[in-house]
Amino acid sequence: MLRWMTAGESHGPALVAVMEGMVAGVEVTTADMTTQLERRRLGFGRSPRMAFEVDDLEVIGGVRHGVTQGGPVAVRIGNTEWPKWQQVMAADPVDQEELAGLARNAPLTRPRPGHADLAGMQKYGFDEARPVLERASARETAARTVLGTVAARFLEQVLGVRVISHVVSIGAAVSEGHPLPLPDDLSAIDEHPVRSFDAAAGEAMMAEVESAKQDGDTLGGVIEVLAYGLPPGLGSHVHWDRRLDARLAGALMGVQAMKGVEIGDGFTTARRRGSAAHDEIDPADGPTWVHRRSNRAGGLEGGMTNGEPLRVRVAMKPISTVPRALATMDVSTGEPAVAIHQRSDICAVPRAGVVVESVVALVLADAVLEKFGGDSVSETRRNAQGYLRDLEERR
Ligand SMILES: Cc1cc2nc3c(=O)[nH]c(=O)nc-3n(C[C@H](O)[C@H](O)[C@H](O)COP(=O)(O)O)c2cc1C
Ligand SMILES: C=C(O[C@@H]1CC(C(=O)O)=C[C@@H](OP(=O)(O)O)[C@H]1O)C(=O)O
Repeated sequence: MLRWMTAGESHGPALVAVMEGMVAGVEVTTADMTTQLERRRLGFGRSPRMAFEVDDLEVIGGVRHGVTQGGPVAVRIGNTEWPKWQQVMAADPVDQEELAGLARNAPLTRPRPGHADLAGMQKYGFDEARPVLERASARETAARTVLGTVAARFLEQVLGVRVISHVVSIGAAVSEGHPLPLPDDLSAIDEHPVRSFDAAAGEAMMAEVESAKQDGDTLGGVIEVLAYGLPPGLGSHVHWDRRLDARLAGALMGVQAMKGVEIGDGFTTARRRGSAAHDEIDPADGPTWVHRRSNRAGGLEGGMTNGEPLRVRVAMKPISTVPRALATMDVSTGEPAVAIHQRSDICAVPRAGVVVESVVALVLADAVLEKFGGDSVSETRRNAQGYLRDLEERR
């Protein structure tokens, strides 16, 4: 079983992340991890913070000379913002008089609708939002992105699986379809400011972000994650918590601001007749295992992969720190007020794509380990190859 955990606050000294259960022999370097962190920082519509903060990555366990060792993989990502926040975020008590004089420490008593502020204050008994927003912040996704890099390298090295994502929509601008078959060169998606492979739709998405910015507003959108090269049979139909669709949906909804998950044609399929909803099986098709004439199911049936590319979409709500601030109450007075607003992302959909890719890679790596086991990449690969040979023979 693969387990992963993160800790740390947005303006604390660092984030830490630990992944337990990864086999030995995965080739992964800090450069691979840093590349993913850089992809996560890019993207149209981000907060000014992205321009000056650096992800200061250090691998502190589980990887030696660019290869995993079988022990927990542990990383630390230093927040380069920390020096400015040392007193506000110090672990030990600090001089209260000095603290009171810091503008940065002004109590955040006007919770933002849509953020974790108010519910977190009510739940934990805080009288301001700082302790809530520090941990709710999607700064944390940097940590999951690094762990997801290890998972993605594992999937690639064991089965040749590739996990990619692209932006389907931002606001009202929509790109239809998806890159099937997998394009050889993914740099077109990566280099696009909104990570769209559809140039015209990409332009319209950028215009949406510009327009929201002009209006003092924010935007959400939809991202699609695709995984190519998955064999049939990952996950299981036998119990609710072993269903791969349930595990993917849970992990994706665990990313800040994600409010909907759709597997394959999901909601569209609900409006179709059965004869036009399912993917017919074609005995003549496919080099390795039996394939389908379509992929409306998004590569999942009965909670298991069916050998077609995995296709899952996730809906991200608009950023809740709206510049044209929303109505709230000041919890220190009980009076109506406008919500706190400092700097913020206008739209984080493009970069959230990198986060959701990582989350999908983690869930898929867990499912691969569950099916094929092993303690090293070569052992897991050998087990997987035996299964694939068997599938081919049974055709
Ligand atoms: C990559 C990414 C960046 C985000 N940036 C911001 C931001 O700058 N400002 C903000 O208010 N929310 C931002 N969010 C969303 C909040 O973290 C999220 O809405 C909040 O934690 C409440 O959780 P919920 O939306 O899941 O209910 C971001 C989310 C992601 C995934
Ligand atoms: C720091 C990151 O994202 C942050 C996520 C976030 C939120 O509320 O989720 C709010 C913003 O933080 P701040 O208010 O300090 O500018 C984002 O910049 C990051 O992704 O590295």
